[in-house]
Amino acid sequence: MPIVRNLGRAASQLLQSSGCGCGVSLVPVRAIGVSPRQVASDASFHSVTFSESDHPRVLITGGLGQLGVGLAKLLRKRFGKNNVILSDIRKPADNVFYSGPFIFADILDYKNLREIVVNNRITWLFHYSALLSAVGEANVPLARAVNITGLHNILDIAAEHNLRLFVPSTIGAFGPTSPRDPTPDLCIQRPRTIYGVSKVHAELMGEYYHCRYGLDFRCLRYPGIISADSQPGGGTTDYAVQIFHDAIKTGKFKCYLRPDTRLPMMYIDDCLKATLEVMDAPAEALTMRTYNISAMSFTPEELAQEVQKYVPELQMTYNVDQVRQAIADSWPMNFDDSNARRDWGWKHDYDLPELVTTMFSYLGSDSRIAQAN
Ligand SMILES: NC(=O)C1=CN([C@@H]2O[C@H](COP(=O)(O)OP(=O)(O)OC[C@H]3O[C@@H](n4cnc5c(N)ncnc54)[C@H](O)[C@@H]3O)[C@@H](O)[C@H]2O)C=CC1
Ligand SMILES: CC(=O)[C@H](N)C(=O)O
Repeated sequence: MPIVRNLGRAASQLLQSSGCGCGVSLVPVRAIGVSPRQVASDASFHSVTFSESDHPRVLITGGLGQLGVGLAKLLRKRFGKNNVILSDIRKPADNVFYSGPFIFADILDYKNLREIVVNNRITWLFHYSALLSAVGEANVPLARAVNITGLHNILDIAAEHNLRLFVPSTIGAFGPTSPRDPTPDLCIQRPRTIYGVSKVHAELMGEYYHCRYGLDFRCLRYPGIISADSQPGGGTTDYAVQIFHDAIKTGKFKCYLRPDTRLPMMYIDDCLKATLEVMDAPAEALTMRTYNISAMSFTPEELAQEVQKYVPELQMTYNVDQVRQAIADSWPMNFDDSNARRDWGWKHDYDLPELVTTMFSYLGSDSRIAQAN
Protein backbone atom coordinates (compact mmCIF):
# COMPACT_ATOMS: atom_id res chain seq x y z
CA MET A 1 0.00 0.00 0.00
CA PRO A 2 2.73 2.63 0.84
CA ILE A 3 4.30 2.01 -2.58
CA VAL A 4 0.96 2.58 -4.28
CA ARG A 5 0.44 5.76 -2.25
CA ASN A 6 3.94 7.06 -3.17
CA LEU A 7 3.41 6.33 -6.81
CA GLY A 8 0.10 8.15 -6.65
CA ARG A 9 1.79 11.18 -5.04
CA ALA A 10 4.58 11.23 -7.65
CA ALA A 11 2.05 11.04 -10.47
CA SER A 12 -0.10 13.83 -9.07
CA GLN A 13 3.01 16.05 -8.55
CA LEU A 14 3.94 15.44 -12.16
CA LEU A 15 0.48 16.26 -13.42
CA GLN A 16 0.28 19.50 -11.42
CA SER A 17 3.74 20.88 -12.03
CA SER A 18 3.21 23.03 -15.15
CA GLY A 19 0.69 25.40 -16.72
CA CYS A 20 -0.75 22.76 -19.00
CA GLY A 21 -1.34 20.47 -16.06
CA CYS A 22 1.61 18.23 -16.87
CA GLY A 23 5.23 18.07 -15.77
CA VAL A 24 7.93 19.17 -18.25
CA SER A 25 10.94 17.14 -17.24
CA LEU A 26 12.24 14.51 -19.59
CA VAL A 27 12.91 14.28 -23.30
CA PRO A 28 12.64 10.92 -25.05
CA VAL A 29 15.82 10.12 -26.94
CA ARG A 30 16.29 7.11 -29.16
CA ALA A 31 19.90 6.03 -29.31
CA ILE A 32 20.47 4.64 -32.78
CA GLY A 33 20.06 0.90 -32.69
CA VAL A 34 19.15 0.89 -29.01
CA SER A 35 15.69 0.91 -27.49
CA PRO A 36 14.26 4.30 -26.41
CA ARG A 37 15.70 5.78 -23.26
CA GLN A 38 15.17 9.01 -21.38
CA VAL A 39 17.56 11.80 -20.46
CA ALA A 40 17.16 15.11 -18.66
CA SER A 41 15.68 17.81 -20.87
CA ASP A 42 18.63 20.17 -20.31
CA ALA A 43 21.17 17.68 -21.63
CA SER A 44 23.98 19.43 -23.47
CA PHE A 45 23.42 17.88 -26.91
CA HIS A 46 20.28 19.96 -27.40
CA SER A 47 20.71 22.10 -30.50
CA VAL A 48 18.88 25.22 -29.38
CA THR A 49 20.54 27.47 -31.94
CA PHE A 50 17.52 29.50 -33.04
CA SER A 51 17.30 32.86 -31.35
CA GLU A 52 14.32 35.16 -31.95
CA SER A 53 16.42 37.47 -34.16
CA ASP A 54 17.43 34.64 -36.52
CA HIS A 55 15.38 33.15 -39.28
CA PRO A 56 14.15 29.69 -38.50
CA ARG A 57 15.77 26.85 -40.46
CA VAL A 58 12.80 24.95 -41.87
CA LEU A 59 12.23 21.35 -42.98
CA ILE A 60 8.99 20.34 -44.73
CA THR A 61 8.27 16.60 -44.92
CA GLY A 62 5.96 15.18 -47.60
CA GLY A 63 6.54 18.43 -49.44
CA LEU A 64 5.67 17.30 -52.97
CA GLY A 65 1.96 16.82 -52.28
CA GLN A 66 -0.88 19.27 -52.81
CA LEU A 67 0.24 21.70 -50.09
CA GLY A 68 4.01 21.46 -49.58
CA VAL A 69 5.32 23.31 -52.63
CA GLY A 70 3.05 26.30 -51.93
CA LEU A 71 4.14 26.30 -48.29
CA ALA A 72 7.82 26.25 -49.30
CA LYS A 73 7.23 29.19 -51.64
CA LEU A 74 5.57 31.23 -48.88
CA LEU A 75 8.22 30.40 -46.29
CA ARG A 76 11.11 31.07 -48.68
CA LYS A 77 9.71 34.53 -49.41
CA ARG A 78 9.68 35.21 -45.71
CA PHE A 79 12.83 33.44 -44.46
CA GLY A 80 15.04 33.21 -47.56
CA LYS A 81 15.34 30.46 -50.15
CA ASN A 82 18.13 28.50 -48.48
CA ASN A 83 16.49 28.45 -45.07
CA VAL A 84 13.62 26.23 -46.24
CA ILE A 85 14.26 22.61 -47.23
CA LEU A 86 11.56 20.71 -49.05
CA SER A 87 11.68 16.90 -48.72
CA ASP A 88 9.76 13.87 -49.94
CA ILE A 89 10.31 10.30 -51.14
CA ARG A 90 9.29 11.19 -54.70
CA LYS A 91 11.27 12.79 -57.51
CA PRO A 92 10.61 16.52 -57.78
CA ALA A 93 9.66 18.23 -61.04
CA ASP A 94 12.37 20.47 -62.56
CA ASN A 95 10.69 23.71 -61.48
CA VAL A 96 10.49 22.50 -57.86
CA PHE A 97 14.03 21.10 -57.84
CA TYR A 98 15.52 24.37 -59.09
CA SER A 99 13.41 26.63 -56.88
CA GLY A 100 15.27 25.87 -53.62
CA PRO A 101 16.84 23.10 -51.51
CA PHE A 102 15.25 19.66 -51.93
CA ILE A 103 16.30 16.40 -50.28
CA PHE A 104 15.07 12.82 -50.02
CA ALA A 105 13.57 12.14 -46.59
CA ASP A 106 11.56 9.03 -45.74
CA ILE A 107 9.80 9.71 -42.45
CA LEU A 108 10.00 6.01 -41.64
CA ASP A 109 13.80 6.27 -41.57
CA TYR A 110 14.47 7.71 -38.12
CA LYS A 111 18.28 7.84 -38.45
CA ASN A 112 18.16 9.67 -41.77
CA LEU A 113 15.65 12.19 -40.43
CA ARG A 114 17.82 12.83 -37.43
CA GLU A 115 20.85 13.42 -39.66
CA ILE A 116 18.90 15.88 -41.77
CA VAL A 117 17.77 17.84 -38.73
CA VAL A 118 21.27 17.91 -37.20
CA ASN A 119 23.26 18.59 -40.38
CA ASN A 120 20.98 21.40 -41.46
CA ARG A 121 20.45 22.88 -37.98
CA ILE A 122 16.67 22.67 -38.45
CA THR A 123 14.58 24.70 -35.95
CA TRP A 124 11.06 24.53 -37.45
CA LEU A 125 9.51 21.37 -38.88
CA PHE A 126 6.32 21.21 -40.93
CA HIS A 127 5.24 17.57 -41.05
CA TYR A 128 3.10 17.16 -44.17
CA SER A 129 3.73 13.49 -45.04
CA ALA A 130 0.53 11.47 -44.83
CA LEU A 131 -1.82 9.14 -46.65
CA LEU A 132 -5.16 10.93 -46.99
CA SER A 133 -8.64 9.56 -46.31
CA ALA A 134 -9.48 7.66 -49.52
CA VAL A 135 -6.01 6.25 -50.22
CA GLY A 136 -5.66 5.43 -46.53
CA GLU A 137 -8.74 3.19 -46.66
CA ALA A 138 -7.30 1.50 -49.75
CA ASN A 139 -4.03 0.66 -47.94
CA VAL A 140 -4.51 0.57 -44.18
CA PRO A 141 -1.10 -0.97 -43.27
CA LEU A 142 0.76 1.72 -45.22
CA ALA A 143 -1.44 4.50 -43.81
CA ARG A 144 -0.81 3.18 -40.31
CA ALA A 145 2.94 3.13 -40.90
CA VAL A 146 3.22 6.56 -42.53
CA ASN A 147 0.64 8.38 -40.42
CA ILE A 148 1.39 6.82 -37.04
CA THR A 149 4.92 5.34 -37.01
CA GLY A 150 6.17 8.27 -39.10
CA LEU A 151 4.62 10.71 -36.65
CA HIS A 152 6.35 8.97 -33.73
CA ASN A 153 9.72 9.46 -35.45
CA ILE A 154 8.95 13.13 -36.04
CA LEU A 155 7.80 13.73 -32.46
CA ASP A 156 10.92 12.16 -30.95
CA ILE A 157 13.25 14.09 -33.24
CA ALA A 158 11.39 17.34 -32.64
CA ALA A 159 11.46 16.89 -28.87
CA GLU A 160 15.09 15.83 -28.85
CA HIS A 161 16.23 18.81 -30.94
CA ASN A 162 13.88 21.37 -29.46
CA LEU A 163 12.08 22.08 -32.73
CA ARG A 164 8.90 24.06 -33.22
CA LEU A 165 6.69 21.41 -34.84
CA PHE A 166 3.62 21.91 -37.03
CA VAL A 167 1.44 18.88 -37.78
CA PRO A 168 -1.77 19.42 -39.76
CA SER A 169 -4.91 17.65 -38.66
CA THR A 170 -8.18 17.62 -40.55
CA ILE A 171 -11.96 17.75 -40.49
CA GLY A 172 -11.49 13.96 -40.86
CA ALA A 173 -10.41 13.78 -37.21
CA PHE A 174 -14.13 13.87 -36.33
CA GLY A 175 -16.66 11.12 -36.86
CA PRO A 176 -20.35 10.27 -36.96
CA THR A 177 -20.84 10.81 -33.22
CA SER A 178 -19.24 14.29 -33.27
CA PRO A 179 -21.56 17.30 -33.48
CA ARG A 180 -21.46 18.13 -37.20
CA ASP A 181 -23.07 21.54 -37.56
CA PRO A 182 -21.04 23.22 -36.27
CA THR A 183 -18.16 21.11 -34.97
CA PRO A 184 -16.33 22.76 -32.05
CA ASP A 185 -12.66 22.27 -31.15
CA LEU A 186 -13.41 20.09 -28.16
CA CYS A 187 -16.02 17.37 -28.62
CA ILE A 188 -16.34 13.64 -29.22
CA GLN A 189 -13.79 12.40 -31.78
CA ARG A 190 -14.47 8.87 -32.94
CA PRO A 191 -13.50 8.89 -36.65
CA ARG A 192 -14.13 5.74 -38.73
CA THR A 193 -11.16 6.02 -41.13
CA ILE A 194 -7.53 5.08 -40.50
CA TYR A 195 -6.71 8.63 -41.63
CA GLY A 196 -8.97 10.15 -38.97
CA VAL A 197 -7.77 7.77 -36.26
CA SER A 198 -4.15 8.59 -37.09
CA LYS A 199 -4.87 12.33 -36.98
CA VAL A 200 -6.60 12.16 -33.58
CA HIS A 201 -3.56 10.18 -32.46
CA ALA A 202 -1.29 12.94 -33.82
CA GLU A 203 -3.27 15.66 -32.01
CA LEU A 204 -3.15 13.78 -28.71
CA MET A 205 0.49 12.72 -28.98
CA GLY A 206 1.56 16.26 -29.92
CA GLU A 207 -0.33 17.73 -26.99
CA TYR A 208 1.08 15.05 -24.70
CA TYR A 209 4.67 15.80 -25.82
CA HIS A 210 3.95 19.49 -25.31
CA CYS A 211 2.81 18.93 -21.72
CA ARG A 212 5.28 16.18 -20.86
CA TYR A 213 8.45 17.32 -22.62
CA GLY A 214 7.77 20.98 -23.44
CA LEU A 215 7.64 20.30 -27.19
CA ASP A 216 6.45 23.41 -29.06
CA PHE A 217 3.72 21.51 -30.93
CA ARG A 218 1.21 23.44 -33.05
CA CYS A 219 -1.64 21.90 -35.01
CA LEU A 220 -4.47 23.14 -37.21
CA ARG A 221 -7.41 21.08 -38.39
CA TYR A 222 -7.61 21.93 -42.07
CA PRO A 223 -10.87 21.74 -44.05
CA GLY A 224 -10.71 20.31 -47.62
CA ILE A 225 -8.11 22.43 -49.43
CA ILE A 226 -8.64 23.76 -52.95
CA SER A 227 -5.70 24.75 -55.14
CA ALA A 228 -5.16 25.49 -58.82
CA ASP A 229 -1.54 24.53 -59.43
CA SER A 230 -1.26 21.34 -57.37
CA GLN A 231 -3.29 18.13 -57.39
CA PRO A 232 -4.85 16.56 -54.29
CA GLY A 233 -3.36 13.28 -53.10
CA GLY A 234 -6.38 10.97 -52.72
CA GLY A 235 -8.87 12.47 -50.30
CA THR A 236 -12.65 12.72 -50.00
CA THR A 237 -12.76 16.45 -50.78
CA ASP A 238 -10.78 16.13 -54.06
CA TYR A 239 -13.91 16.60 -56.20
CA ALA A 240 -13.86 20.31 -55.34
CA VAL A 241 -10.52 20.66 -57.15
CA GLN A 242 -11.25 18.33 -60.08
CA ILE A 243 -14.49 20.10 -61.00
CA PHE A 244 -12.52 23.18 -62.16
CA HIS A 245 -10.18 21.19 -64.41
CA ASP A 246 -12.99 19.12 -65.94
CA ALA A 247 -15.26 22.15 -66.41
CA ILE A 248 -12.53 23.89 -68.40
CA LYS A 249 -11.36 20.82 -70.37
CA THR A 250 -14.62 19.04 -71.17
CA GLY A 251 -17.53 21.06 -69.82
CA LYS A 252 -18.62 17.93 -67.92
CA PHE A 253 -18.06 16.74 -64.38
CA LYS A 254 -19.03 13.44 -62.76
CA CYS A 255 -19.16 13.89 -58.99
CA TYR A 256 -18.57 10.95 -56.63
CA LEU A 257 -20.47 12.62 -53.75
CA ARG A 258 -24.22 13.26 -53.51
CA PRO A 259 -25.30 16.79 -54.54
CA ASP A 260 -26.27 17.75 -50.96
CA THR A 261 -23.05 16.65 -49.21
CA ARG A 262 -21.91 19.68 -47.22
CA LEU A 263 -18.24 19.90 -46.18
CA PRO A 264 -15.95 22.67 -44.88
CA MET A 265 -13.49 23.86 -47.55
CA MET A 266 -10.72 26.46 -47.86
CA TYR A 267 -8.61 28.07 -50.57
CA ILE A 268 -4.91 27.11 -50.30
CA ASP A 269 -3.71 30.70 -49.70
CA ASP A 270 -5.87 30.92 -46.58
CA CYS A 271 -4.64 27.52 -45.39
CA LEU A 272 -0.97 28.46 -45.78
CA LYS A 273 -1.54 31.90 -44.26
CA ALA A 274 -3.13 30.28 -41.17
CA THR A 275 -0.25 27.81 -40.93
CA LEU A 276 2.36 30.54 -40.85
CA GLU A 277 0.27 32.66 -38.46
CA VAL A 278 -0.12 29.91 -35.89
CA MET A 279 3.62 29.14 -36.11
CA ASP A 280 4.39 32.84 -35.61
CA ALA A 281 1.95 33.29 -32.71
CA PRO A 282 3.52 33.93 -29.29
CA ALA A 283 3.17 30.83 -27.11
CA GLU A 284 1.26 32.84 -24.48
CA ALA A 285 -1.50 33.56 -27.02
CA LEU A 286 -2.20 29.87 -27.60
CA THR A 287 -4.77 28.61 -25.11
CA MET A 288 -4.81 25.33 -27.03
CA ARG A 289 -2.35 23.46 -29.25
CA THR A 290 -4.90 22.15 -31.81
CA TYR A 291 -7.32 24.55 -33.51
CA ASN A 292 -10.11 24.25 -36.07
CA ILE A 293 -9.82 26.75 -38.93
CA SER A 294 -12.68 27.54 -41.26
CA ALA A 295 -13.49 29.65 -44.31
CA MET A 296 -16.55 28.31 -46.15
CA SER A 297 -18.76 25.29 -46.42
CA PHE A 298 -20.61 24.10 -49.51
CA THR A 299 -22.23 21.16 -51.29
CA PRO A 300 -21.32 19.87 -54.80
CA GLU A 301 -24.57 21.38 -56.05
CA GLU A 302 -23.72 24.82 -54.66
CA LEU A 303 -20.18 24.65 -56.06
CA ALA A 304 -21.53 23.65 -59.49
CA GLN A 305 -23.89 26.66 -59.48
CA GLU A 306 -20.96 28.98 -58.81
CA VAL A 307 -18.81 27.29 -61.47
CA GLN A 308 -21.67 27.64 -63.96
CA LYS A 309 -21.31 31.42 -63.71
CA TYR A 310 -18.04 30.89 -65.62
CA VAL A 311 -18.90 27.73 -67.58
CA PRO A 312 -22.67 27.99 -68.07
CA GLU A 313 -22.84 24.80 -70.14
CA LEU A 314 -21.25 22.67 -67.38
CA GLN A 315 -23.03 19.33 -67.15
CA MET A 316 -22.83 17.94 -63.65
CA THR A 317 -23.71 14.27 -63.12
CA TYR A 318 -23.46 12.12 -60.01
CA ASN A 319 -22.03 8.63 -59.63
CA VAL A 320 -21.79 8.13 -55.90
CA ASP A 321 -18.75 6.28 -54.57
CA GLN A 322 -20.00 4.53 -51.43
CA VAL A 323 -16.65 4.61 -49.63
CA ARG A 324 -16.08 8.35 -50.03
CA GLN A 325 -19.76 9.16 -49.46
CA ALA A 326 -19.71 7.27 -46.14
CA ILE A 327 -16.58 9.16 -45.13
CA ALA A 328 -18.08 12.53 -46.07
CA ASP A 329 -21.32 11.72 -44.23
CA SER A 330 -19.33 11.22 -41.03
CA TRP A 331 -17.40 14.50 -41.28
CA PRO A 332 -18.32 18.00 -40.06
CA MET A 333 -20.62 20.11 -42.23
CA ASN A 334 -19.49 23.37 -40.65
CA PHE A 335 -16.45 24.06 -38.55
CA ASP A 336 -16.47 26.31 -35.45
CA ASP A 337 -13.12 28.14 -35.47
CA SER A 338 -13.95 30.83 -32.90
CA ASN A 339 -10.97 29.88 -30.69
CA ALA A 340 -8.47 30.45 -33.53
CA ARG A 341 -10.12 33.81 -34.31
CA ARG A 342 -9.96 34.86 -30.65
CA ASP A 343 -6.49 33.56 -29.71
CA TRP A 344 -4.31 34.48 -32.68
CA GLY A 345 -6.55 36.60 -34.88
CA TRP A 346 -7.36 34.05 -37.58
CA LYS A 347 -9.43 35.52 -40.43
CA HIS A 348 -10.03 33.98 -43.84
CA ASP A 349 -9.85 36.01 -47.07
CA TYR A 350 -11.66 33.70 -49.51
CA ASP A 351 -15.35 32.82 -49.52
CA LEU A 352 -17.00 30.68 -52.24
CA PRO A 353 -17.43 33.35 -54.98
CA GLU A 354 -13.88 34.67 -54.36
CA LEU A 355 -12.50 31.12 -54.50
CA VAL A 356 -14.18 30.34 -57.82
CA THR A 357 -13.06 33.62 -59.40
CA THR A 358 -9.49 32.99 -58.26
CA MET A 359 -9.46 29.38 -59.51
CA PHE A 360 -10.64 30.44 -62.97
CA SER A 361 -8.20 33.30 -63.16
CA TYR A 362 -5.33 30.88 -62.32
CA LEU A 363 -6.46 28.13 -64.63
CA GLY A 364 -6.63 30.63 -67.46
CA SER A 365 -9.34 31.74 -69.79
CA ASP A 366 -10.69 29.15 -72.16
CA SER A 367 -13.18 29.39 -74.98
CA ARG A 368 -15.65 27.68 -72.69
CA ILE A 369 -15.46 30.35 -70.02
CA ALA A 370 -18.30 32.75 -70.57
CA GLN A 371 -18.11 36.36 -69.51
CA ALA A 372 -21.25 35.74 -67.49
CA ASN A 373 -20.15 37.76 -64.51
N1 LIG B 1 -5.09 18.66 -48.89
C1 LIG B 1 -6.10 18.72 -48.01
O1 LIG B 1 -7.26 18.96 -48.36
C2 LIG B 1 -5.81 18.51 -46.56
C3 LIG B 1 -4.57 18.12 -46.10
N2 LIG B 1 -4.35 17.91 -44.76
C4 LIG B 1 -3.05 17.47 -44.29
O2 LIG B 1 -2.02 18.29 -44.80
C5 LIG B 1 -0.87 17.49 -45.07
C6 LIG B 1 -0.43 17.71 -46.51
O3 LIG B 1 -1.51 17.32 -47.33
P1 LIG B 1 -1.37 17.16 -48.91
O4 LIG B 1 -0.23 17.92 -49.42
O5 LIG B 1 -2.72 17.38 -49.45
O6 LIG B 1 -1.07 15.58 -49.00
P2 LIG B 1 -0.61 14.76 -50.28
O7 LIG B 1 -1.21 13.40 -50.18
O8 LIG B 1 -0.84 15.53 -51.51
O9 LIG B 1 0.96 14.65 -50.05
C7 LIG B 1 1.52 13.85 -49.05
C8 LIG B 1 2.97 13.62 -49.37
O10 LIG B 1 3.51 12.70 -48.41
C9 LIG B 1 4.51 11.96 -49.06
N3 LIG B 1 4.84 10.72 -48.35
C10 LIG B 1 4.16 9.54 -48.33
N4 LIG B 1 4.87 8.63 -47.64
C11 LIG B 1 6.00 9.24 -47.19
C12 LIG B 1 7.11 8.82 -46.43
N5 LIG B 1 7.25 7.55 -46.01
N6 LIG B 1 8.08 9.72 -46.16
C13 LIG B 1 7.99 11.00 -46.60
N7 LIG B 1 6.96 11.45 -47.34
C14 LIG B 1 5.98 10.57 -47.64
C15 LIG B 1 3.93 11.68 -50.44
O11 LIG B 1 4.96 11.35 -51.38
C16 LIG B 1 3.21 12.99 -50.76
O12 LIG B 1 4.01 13.84 -51.56
C17 LIG B 1 -1.25 16.05 -44.74
O13 LIG B 1 -0.77 15.73 -43.46
C18 LIG B 1 -2.76 16.07 -44.74
O14 LIG B 1 -3.29 15.13 -43.86
C19 LIG B 1 -5.35 18.08 -43.84
C20 LIG B 1 -6.61 18.43 -44.24
C21 LIG B 1 -6.91 18.75 -45.62
C1 LIG C 1 -10.05 16.91 -45.68
C2 LIG C 1 -8.84 16.09 -45.82
O1 LIG C 1 -8.20 15.82 -44.84
C3 LIG C 1 -8.43 15.56 -47.13
N1 LIG C 1 -8.61 16.51 -48.19
C4 LIG C 1 -9.25 14.34 -47.46
O2 LIG C 1 -10.32 14.50 -48.08
O3 LIG C 1 -8.86 13.24 -47.04
